[in-house]
Amino acid sequence: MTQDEMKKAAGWAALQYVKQGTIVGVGTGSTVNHFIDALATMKDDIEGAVSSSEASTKKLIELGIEVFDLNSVDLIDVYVDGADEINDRMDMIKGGGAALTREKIVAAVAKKFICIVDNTKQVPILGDFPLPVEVIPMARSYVARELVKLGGDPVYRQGVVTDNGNVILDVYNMQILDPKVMETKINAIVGVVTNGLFANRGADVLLVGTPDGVNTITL
Ligand SMILES: O=C[C@H](O)[C@H](O)[C@H](O)COP(=O)(O)O
Repeated sequence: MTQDEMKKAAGWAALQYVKQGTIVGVGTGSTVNHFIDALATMKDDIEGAVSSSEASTKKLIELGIEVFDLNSVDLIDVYVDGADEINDRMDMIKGGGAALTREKIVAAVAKKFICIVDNTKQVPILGDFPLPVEVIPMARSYVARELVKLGGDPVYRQGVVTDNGNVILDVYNMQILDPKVMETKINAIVGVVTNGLFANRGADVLLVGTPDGVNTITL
């Protein structure tokens, strides 16, 4: 089974968490794209979606799913998104596709976070995947120096501008032993919009695509 087939299995498995008549929070990335394909089969049964990126918005609209502005929505029942890494406490690194800030905002509004991954994303300790940090452009060098003080090696993601008009620093060589503390520390650096650690609000349900089917994990 290919990695993409495992992503697809996890994406389609998330459909069972979508309730009729609700507004669904939709993440970003190659795994979520499979979920959006699945969601399109229920498009007449849901009210619509709130999206975490321009890319997901485009795909949702193309498939006939109405996309609402988050400011016009009080409640999101489930938020479905992928991850770059996830540990057994359901803490994640996200933002490989630069969508981390909007993802974190939509996730904050949702009652339940359903994380969909293939089995290569499960790790014992977060940090092999470079941690994305979204930064206000004029603060880039200052934030990079502060990230070095925290033990990381930040690298400017050349040529990438986020949907919010900011830049990304990818922080290498971090062994993140306490994801909640590190998330809070990095977010406290002036000029940081947010970082890709999703630990203070982690996943509630993890669906892992494997060669033997989809495993469901809850804490
Ligand atoms: O910014 C991107 C998101 O955080 C994605 O959820 C993450 O990068 C995983 O993407 P994929 O499903 O393509 O591996």
